[in-house]
Amino acid sequence: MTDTLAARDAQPTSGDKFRDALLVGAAVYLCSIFGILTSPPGDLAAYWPTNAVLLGILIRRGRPPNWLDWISAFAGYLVSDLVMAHSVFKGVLLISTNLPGVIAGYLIFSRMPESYRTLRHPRAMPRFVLGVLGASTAAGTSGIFVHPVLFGGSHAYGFAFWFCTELVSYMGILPVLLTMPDVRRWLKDHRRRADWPSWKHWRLDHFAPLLAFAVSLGLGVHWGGPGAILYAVPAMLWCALTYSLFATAGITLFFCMWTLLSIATGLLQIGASVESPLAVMSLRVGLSLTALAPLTVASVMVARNELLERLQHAASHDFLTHVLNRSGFLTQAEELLASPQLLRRPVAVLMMDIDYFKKVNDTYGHDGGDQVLTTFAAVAQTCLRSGDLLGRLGGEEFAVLLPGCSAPDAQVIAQRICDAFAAHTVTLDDGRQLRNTVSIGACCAPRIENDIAAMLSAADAALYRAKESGRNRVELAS
Ligand SMILES: Nc1nc2c(ncn2[C@@H]2O[C@H](COP(=O)(O)OP(=O)(O)OP(=O)(O)O)[C@@H](O)[C@H]2O)c(=O)[nH]1
Repeated sequence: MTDTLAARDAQPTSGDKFRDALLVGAAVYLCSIFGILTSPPGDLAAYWPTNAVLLGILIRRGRPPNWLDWISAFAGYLVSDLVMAHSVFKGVLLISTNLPGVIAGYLIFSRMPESYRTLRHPRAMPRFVLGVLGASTAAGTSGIFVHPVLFGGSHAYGFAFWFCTELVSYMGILPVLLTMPDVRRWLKDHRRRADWPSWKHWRLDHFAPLLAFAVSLGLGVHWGGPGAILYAVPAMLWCALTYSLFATAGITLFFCMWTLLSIATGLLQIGASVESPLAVMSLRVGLSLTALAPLTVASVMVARNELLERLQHAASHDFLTHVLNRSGFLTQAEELLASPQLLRRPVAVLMMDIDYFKKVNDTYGHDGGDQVLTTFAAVAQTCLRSGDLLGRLGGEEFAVLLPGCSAPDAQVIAQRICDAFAAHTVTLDDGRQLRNTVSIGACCAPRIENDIAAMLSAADAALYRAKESGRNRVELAS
């Protein structure tokens, strides 16, 4: 996929733009207040989330930021500084180190293909790291000039300090924002309450990786020492193998914030002073690199699972009509017939064969025949309920499994398909139009006779009678 953020722009109204800009300002303000409040006295923030959150919002929004967004972000930074009793001069200088990283990060990430940007590609993580390094380098470059003015020290230290601070915050926060599910789309897809994921399917062992993570953080606090920082790594890798990419990103972010803040507040005693600038930078870089491990595992897992899903779909579906193929139909039919929901309920099977299909091929060519097959599958699908199975068994022969369907109902549905297809005009690519008919054999059995092969064979015998009796008709198995 090569879509860019600009290509996804959906013409927002000026009201939308104003509201979005306000949200940007509010997010910047709240994150900055959090950063300032969690700062050690007289020092810069132990964890500064604002720039990464701002960058994540701009990337996720799907349209390029405008001047209103930048003004609102600027105001958010400045007001939080003033509220926290910083001078305007200091506030403006700090903003001039915050914004360059965000701008550089936006320019890099907005040019990435969607699968890379959302970390769903097997090679997404190296590009993500490059993007984060680019944004952190831009912040570090501003630090070269601003840090000596505000806090003294050398230009090189200014670069290193701002680079490391931004690195750990981008590495922790950006993956959460980039992989966060689209809430509006999720709600749209799950409108009906019945479609919502059920907690009933959750077992205790689903929580085991999370529990292991919490226990390892607790052990770190209890025992302390330099190694305590890494206690949670195996549990995070377990989480990455078990949970979604978004959940893993959240856990990794929590790990980074927890470690930085618990060391800064003295809760986590690692047995070494982390007060010297070199130690602080070393900790931040170390945490950023540690976060990469679970994120990479989770990203590769997502790409692998999506590939497996695509392969499974290709193996069980017909490439031409996109309905189930023979093996997909038989497998799913057997599973359905064995399911407890169908216990003592009737089941019907339809065998359907397009009439005089050889003539269609002879008259309109193989491509014309293919279009008739595709049209028939689409028409038949519109006559079925969501729980019914439609499959192409081969050539111009299709089958349907109707769970919970009695013989009279099966006949009604089969007749509906027959009539709908006969009434449908197929328009070929070259503009020629044709009409076809289908013959259908139906077989209905109580659930106790759950042999799909036997039911297909009975429906096939009825189909043969439908063909013999003149075609374009439905026959019930005797
Ligand atoms: N276009 C196209 N034709 C196919 C495909 N698979 C099988 N066929 C053709 O479907 C035709 C089936 O013809 P027959 O089995 O003789 O049956 P019919 O002409 O439909 O006659 P009745 O079933 O007796 O009404 C053959 O000509 C096959 O080559 C396909 O994927 N695409």
